[in-house]
Amino acid sequence: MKNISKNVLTQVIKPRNPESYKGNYGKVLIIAGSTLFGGAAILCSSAAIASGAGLVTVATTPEKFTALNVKIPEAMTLDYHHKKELLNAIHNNSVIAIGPGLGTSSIAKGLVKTVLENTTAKQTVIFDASALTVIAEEKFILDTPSNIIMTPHQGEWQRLSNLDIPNQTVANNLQKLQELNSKSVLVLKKHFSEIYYQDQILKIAAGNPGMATGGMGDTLTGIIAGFVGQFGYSVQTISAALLIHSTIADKINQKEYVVLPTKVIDKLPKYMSKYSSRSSK
Ligand SMILES: NC(=O)C1=CN([C@@H]2O[C@H](COP(=O)(O)OP(=O)(O)OC[C@H]3O[C@@H](n4cnc5c(N)ncnc54)[C@H](OP(=O)(O)O)[C@@H]3O)[C@@H](O)[C@H]2O)[C@@H](O)CC1
Ligand SMILES: Nc1ncnc2c1ncn2[C@@H]1O[C@H](COP(=O)(O)OP(=O)(O)O)[C@@H](O)[C@H]1O
Ligand SMILES: [Mg+2]
Repeated sequence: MKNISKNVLTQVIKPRNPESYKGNYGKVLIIAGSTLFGGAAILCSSAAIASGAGLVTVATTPEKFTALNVKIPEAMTLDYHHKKELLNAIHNNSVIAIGPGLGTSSIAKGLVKTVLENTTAKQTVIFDASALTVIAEEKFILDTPSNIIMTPHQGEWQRLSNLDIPNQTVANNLQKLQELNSKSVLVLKKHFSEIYYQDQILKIAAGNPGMATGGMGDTLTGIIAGFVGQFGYSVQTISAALLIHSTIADKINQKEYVVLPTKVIDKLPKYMSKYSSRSSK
């Protein structure tokens, strides 16, 4: 297993082309939130926007529209109960993140199924949180033509892989990933998270226990979505997303005992500017 080098940040985060516009930086659809978990949708979409996604749409339950619009006026909202509008949005976005705060209701199950059945090879889908629980519970097959990124914590990976945590070894994880979908990327979140992709296994040597607070993973999903939207789907892009999330969290943790996800999000534009100015252009 190789440690992800800090150089990946300057390799991935490039200065923007002056002639560009928002359409060049990724259209991201975030299918997230439910009555009990509105905050997850807010954190995930704020993180996608703060990490530079060109356009972000949040498909959620309408009771959360006001909170979302007040907290993140940059994001558009859409009612995920309206299948036709949702299908349109799935069609029109290059990156789709599904799961944060979605819950495991029959509506959530239908949403995961709709995404699995309607994405194409040109798109990237990030399955996180409740979407992973639904996939495990419903035994959904991951045979979509899109690029797939799965971001489970160890409890979610246990549900998906049937590996209890002591048995989540590199060899076992690789084998289970092959069985689930041999072309997808697995981000296994823990202290020093791991990335599995075909024969590549990477580890992030950053992050701290101050990050063990609700919403930190929802935030990472938004950053991965924003990064893939701008910098393209690759293990390098995903590594950079993980590294910036944990690097900012480590900086905050030098002075603050608990690392609030909202604080990580607030610092994203500044850190991206710092790394882009060091990039070779
Ligand atoms: N503000 C909001 O709106 C927030 C909304 N959120 C949303 O809540 C939904 C549920 O997500 P979830 O991750 O909180 O709970 P769940 O799916 O029950 O999994 C936990 C189970 O796995 C186990 N476990 C083992 N290892 C673990 C590990 N490393 N990290 C975590 N758990 C670990 C754990 O064991 P235990 O803690 O009981 O020992 C338990 O049995 C989801 O949609 C999410 O997005 C949250 O993001 C919070 C902020
Ligand atoms: N002790 C720790 N050391 C390093 N990183 C941690 C630690 N605890 C949590 N994290 C990170 O915080 C995030 C937690 O994700 P997750 O459990 O999905 O949170 P949530 O679903 O509440 O948003 C992951 O990126 C994980 O790697
Ligand atoms: Mg999570």
